Amino acid sequence: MNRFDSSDDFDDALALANSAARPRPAASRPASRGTPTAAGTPGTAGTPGTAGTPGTAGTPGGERRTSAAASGDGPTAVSWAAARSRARRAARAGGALTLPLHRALGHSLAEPLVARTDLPAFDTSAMDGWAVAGPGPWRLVGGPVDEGSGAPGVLAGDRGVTASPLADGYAVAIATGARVPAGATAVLRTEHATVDGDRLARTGPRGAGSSHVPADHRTDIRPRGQECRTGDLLLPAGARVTPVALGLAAAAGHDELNVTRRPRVEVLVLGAELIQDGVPATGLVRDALGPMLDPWLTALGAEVLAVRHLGDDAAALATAVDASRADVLLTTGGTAGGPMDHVRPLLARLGARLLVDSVAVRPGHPMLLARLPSAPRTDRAPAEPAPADAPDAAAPGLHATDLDAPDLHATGLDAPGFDGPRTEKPHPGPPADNTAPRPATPRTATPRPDAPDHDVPADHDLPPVRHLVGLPGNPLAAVAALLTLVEPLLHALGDHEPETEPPTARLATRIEGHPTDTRLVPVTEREGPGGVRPLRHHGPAMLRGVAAADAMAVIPPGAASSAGSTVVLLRLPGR
Ligand SMILES: Nc1nc2c(c(=O)[nH]1)N[C@H]1C(S)=C(S)[C@@H](COP(=O)(O)OP(=O)(O)OC[C@H]3O[C@@H](n4cnc5c(N)ncnc54)[C@H](O)[C@@H]3O)O[C@H]1N2
Ligand code: MOO
Repeated sequence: MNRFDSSDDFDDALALANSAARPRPAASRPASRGTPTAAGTPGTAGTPGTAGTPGTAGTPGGERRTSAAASGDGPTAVSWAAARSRARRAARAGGALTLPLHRALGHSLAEPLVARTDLPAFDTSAMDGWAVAGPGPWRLVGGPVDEGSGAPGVLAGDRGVTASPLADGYAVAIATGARVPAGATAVLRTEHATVDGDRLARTGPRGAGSSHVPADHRTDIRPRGQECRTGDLLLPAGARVTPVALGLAAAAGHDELNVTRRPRVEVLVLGAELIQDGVPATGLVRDALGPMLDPWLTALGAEVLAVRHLGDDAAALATAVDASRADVLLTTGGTAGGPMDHVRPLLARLGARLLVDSVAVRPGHPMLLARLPSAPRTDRAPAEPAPADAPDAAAPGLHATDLDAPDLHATGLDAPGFDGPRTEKPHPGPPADNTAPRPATPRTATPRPDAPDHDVPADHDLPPVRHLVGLPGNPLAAVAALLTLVEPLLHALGDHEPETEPPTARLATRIEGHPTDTRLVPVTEREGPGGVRPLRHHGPAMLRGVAAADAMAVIPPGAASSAGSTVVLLRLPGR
């Protein structure tokens, strides 16, 4: 039977065949197919600690040359694990700031979250019913009780009634959440008692005998400090501020949180064929990455400054990169070696350092990570190389070449209000057929409207270290680059705790390996027992498979991963 039963399988087959045909130095192949040990931690395919100087400086451990590189004119791929590790180590978190709770979502905690109160702060009734003292039956106190409605004597929030201690043999009606009066020994649920005049007696639920009614000491009382005591550590520094964390912080008495500044990201969407609305006519393609990246980056804890559409205009790209105040620039498309692939030539002109220059992963292998010179000038000399993995090379303000760099303000590109290229002409609309001329390049910018929420509002501040991640244009390849380079980089910049144990799953069916590269394959656990299964429509240009996926499975290079074997999963936002 033909193994390739769909067009995306065919794409894969083609990719496998093409790469198999490429000459690769045998010694550079991964020695084994070990499972990567952790997100951002290298598996067997590369050792970042020994990876040496990236970029043009050689082919150290964890790298292999592609066929083009072997001939001296192409990039040098690093293993997938080494690429993730480099991205994680390329940057350090920015400063901390204090934000009101409603603005802290998505940040990481710059300091541990510590309880400012006991929780609960007082002995609390866990049920609606009666606070009772000693064994029953009891005499009701605390004002007249409406037998019919069971109106409580002590409501949540009441402070007065509870001042007087409850003597043995007495009971007072109480609401869930109310402070239990001193002297009370238990709370009796409404449904476990009957009232006769001012007398309260225990009964069993649904007619059961009273012996079945739990009325032991402290029953249905949440004691003060049950959850935490003042000063207890609730969440460590580095924990993500999730909606639940906000709730916990509020419960524990916080009005604001000390958090790490979110990395600012700007997206530059490249490609003259892209349109931003409607159904594309022949030859045109609807931009799938702008709408996907903005929320994905936000989910990764970034602040998205703008998504700009630059067409295939090299000058517009250079200007946008020069002018950007983002910590991280993302480009989409233009990473391969085609005539309109402007990203690498621009980086070379800028003197940027390629920390990762293509990755041994399918899809997505042309992806790249570069550190930009701090002074955004296209005419400056190339920066001094420095080890990518040296921690101080990544520390804001500590990079020697950054400190020596000429000031941005000399370039004239930082004029107040400059926000990059904008649409110069209205889009003429799609041509009627594929013989019609190409439309003028649509060049638009969509700055985010939430400027007041920016962590650092000053427009004139250029981050001391800026990175650029080049995402391949094929949409699933761009997803692979997000998971491989963008996620670790943003987590480092945002100071998010690294995941120590990545999730794993068993494969319900066998998945072919790529001879030399890691594969990232959309999988689901919802299509049958026995573990996760690969989804169809997983070709590099397709989002259909990954949109239905629970995760991307990491398939190590080499022989197929058999059914029953364990694979690492990469989470997808919203799943
Ligand atoms: N001679 C070679 N050609 C290519 C190679 C190679 O090794 N040698 N690699 C292929 C691989 S793999 C990929 S991935 C792509 C990467 O290409 P680019 O990053 O330069 O991207 P483009 O050429 O601009 O676009 C590729 C493809 O993706 C579509 N695209 C681009 N942007 C978007 C978007 N925002 N939304 C939807 N679709 C988008 C674009 O129309 C193209 O179809 O290079 C291969 N070529
Ligand atoms: O196939 Mo390319 O690997 O990135 O789409």
